[in-house]
Amino acid sequence: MAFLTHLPIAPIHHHSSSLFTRFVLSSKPKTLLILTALSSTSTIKPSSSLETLQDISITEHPPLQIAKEKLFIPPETELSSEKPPRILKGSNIVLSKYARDAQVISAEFVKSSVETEACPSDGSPEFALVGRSNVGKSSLLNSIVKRKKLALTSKKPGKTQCINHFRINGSWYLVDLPGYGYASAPNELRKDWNKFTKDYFLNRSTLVSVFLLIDASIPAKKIDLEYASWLGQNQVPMTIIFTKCDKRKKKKNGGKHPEENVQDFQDLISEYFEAVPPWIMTSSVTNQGRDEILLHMSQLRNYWLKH
Ligand SMILES: Nc1nc2c(ncn2[C@@H]2O[C@H](COP(=O)(O)OP(=O)(O)OP(=O)(O)O)[C@@H](O)[C@H]2O)c(=O)[nH]1
Ligand SMILES: [Mg+2]
Repeated sequence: MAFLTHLPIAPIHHHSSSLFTRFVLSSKPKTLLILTALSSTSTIKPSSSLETLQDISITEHPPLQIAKEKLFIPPETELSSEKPPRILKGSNIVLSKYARDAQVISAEFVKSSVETEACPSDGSPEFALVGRSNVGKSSLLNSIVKRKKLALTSKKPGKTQCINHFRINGSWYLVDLPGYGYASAPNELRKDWNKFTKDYFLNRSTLVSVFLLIDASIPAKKIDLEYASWLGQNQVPMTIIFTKCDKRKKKKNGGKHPEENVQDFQDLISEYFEAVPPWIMTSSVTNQGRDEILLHMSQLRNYWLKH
């Protein structure tokens, strides 16, 4: 945990939505229980709760086998002993009865704010995209809303000091935050970034979940582990979005496939969390994970609205 020592320690904040993902530092022993019931051919049939989304495969080829303890089970969701759980493809997320209204019908830029107090105050739930510069935040946002240039990709990394709100379907927000870890940003700027975004994470009461983007085409970076741990320590609900999963070529510097990097990252952070955070593998090139993110957001949002 030595790498955490230089991070500012903020007071523990209790999010209204922290029921969802109460991450506490822990060193729980791990046991392996593989869900063998998942077959490589099973798919989720379209149902009222999935609306118009087409069949969503719940397994991978080869089947993605996830230990039961490593699944993200939304509240009010019971795992049945007879039926295998419905798991979103390329993720550890179990579908709940709250998964609905997952289509994007409209998306518009609303405003850029320089502090939490200046953010929209209509009380709509929101999801914030955060991650290292170049991890693919803007590309993912554009992929989610199916618009090529809604999120600005031209802004200089490390320079933006803004919280950018995009209104989806007139009822919830996607929030683009400045990237962290920009190597050539001056120290002062990096400190500001910490103050600025961390205040937002801790004090934004309508923040349903932070979406922490991690580049799955490269090995885990120290700064990403630091942020995952910081969010966990402060009980900020977090979803891990692995990006660039289409990049399959092993790099000559000991590179690994996205699946291996995804596994490594989880192993690295697992000791810091009592409950496993939800994660999804994505690509803005192939749109892998797009529908799954939207379903995950919808079930978090609909649960949040009810409580
Ligand atoms: N292969 C591949 N490339 C991607 C993917 N997502 C983003 N990229 C590329 O990665 C680069 C950075 O993407 P951006 O979306 O601008 O990243 P960002 O996180 O918004 O970066 P900053 O704005 O600098 O913080 C671009 O060249 C993208 O084309 C992906 O899923 N697969
Ligand atoms: Mg960007």
